[in-house]
Amino acid sequence: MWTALSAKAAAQLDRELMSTGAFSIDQLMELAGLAVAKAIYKQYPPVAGNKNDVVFLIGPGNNGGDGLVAARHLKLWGGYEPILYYPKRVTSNQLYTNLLVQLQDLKISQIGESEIKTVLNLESTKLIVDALFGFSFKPPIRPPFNELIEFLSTNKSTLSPIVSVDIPSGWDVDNGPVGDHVIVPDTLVSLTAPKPCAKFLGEKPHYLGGRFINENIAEKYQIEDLIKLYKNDDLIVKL
Ligand SMILES: NC(=O)C1=CN([C@@H]2O[C@H](COP(=O)(O)OP(=O)(O)OC[C@H]3O[C@@H](n4cnc5c(N)ncnc54)[C@H](O)[C@@H]3O)[C@@H](O)[C@H]2O)[C@@H](O)CC1
Ligand SMILES: [K+]
Repeated sequence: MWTALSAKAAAQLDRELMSTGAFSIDQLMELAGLAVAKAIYKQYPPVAGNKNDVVFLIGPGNNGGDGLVAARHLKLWGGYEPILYYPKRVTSNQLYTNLLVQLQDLKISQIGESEIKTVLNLESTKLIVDALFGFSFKPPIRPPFNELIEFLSTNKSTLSPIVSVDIPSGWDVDNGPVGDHVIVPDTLVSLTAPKPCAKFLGEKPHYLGGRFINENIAEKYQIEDLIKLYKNDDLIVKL
C-alpha cells in the first residue's frame, strides 16, 4: 500500500515547494494538469471517428486550475473535445485569466448553470472530469456545487465515467466520503501523493502524477516510496 499525505501535510508541502523550493504556482499547476491529461489519455484513449466530448467541471481554486491545464493539453493533442463548466470564475488572478484566454484561443466551448445537467446527460459526453475541489476542501459543500454533486451522485448509473483530480470532490480529504450525496469516481489522479481519502476508492484505477518532488522533500514528508515508482521519463504511474 502507498503512503498518504494528510490534508494538512499536503498544504504544507505545497507551501514549501513555492517558498524554499522556489517553484511558481504556474509551474506546479502545469505539471499537475499535464499529468491529469496523460492519465486520461491512458485510461480513456480517444475513440477514432468520435468527437470524444469531455466535460470539465472546474472549481474556484487550484484544483480547478489543474482542470483548465488538462483541458488545454487534451485539445492540443487532438481526439478530444473539452467542454468547460466553470461557474465560479477567479477574475482577480492573472494565472486564471491567462488559462482561460488559452482555452478560448483553442475554441473550447463553455457552458453555464442552465445547461450543465443536460450536457452531462448527452450521449455525446464520453467522460466527466471532476476538477471542483482538492486538498483545501472543507465539508459541507456550498451552492452552487452542492446541487451539482447531488446530480452526479443520484444519476451515477446513467452518466459517463468520472475522473477525479486529486480528491473526489466533496469527500473529506482525510476521512473519505461524507454526506448523503457523494461523487463516485471511476478513476482518480492523485497529485504529489495520495491523500488518506483515496483508500475509499476500492479497486478503481488510480494514477499518481505531479512529478516535481526532489529526494529531500520526499524524505521529509516520507513519500520516498512514491517518487521511486516513476521510471525514466514517466509523468504518471498507475498505483
Ligand atoms: N503540490 C501539489 O500537489 C499541487 C496541487 N495543485 C492542486 O491544488 C489543489 C489545492 O488547491 P487550493 O488550495 O487552491 O484549493 P482547492 O482547489 O482544493 O479548493 C479551494 C476552493 O474551494 C472553496 N471551497 C472549500 N470548501 C468549500 C465548500 N465546502 N463548499 C464550496 N466551496 C468550498 C474555497 O473557497 C476555495 O475557493 C490540489 O488538490 C491540487 O489539485 C496544483 O495546482 C499545484 C501543485
Ligand atoms: K477534484
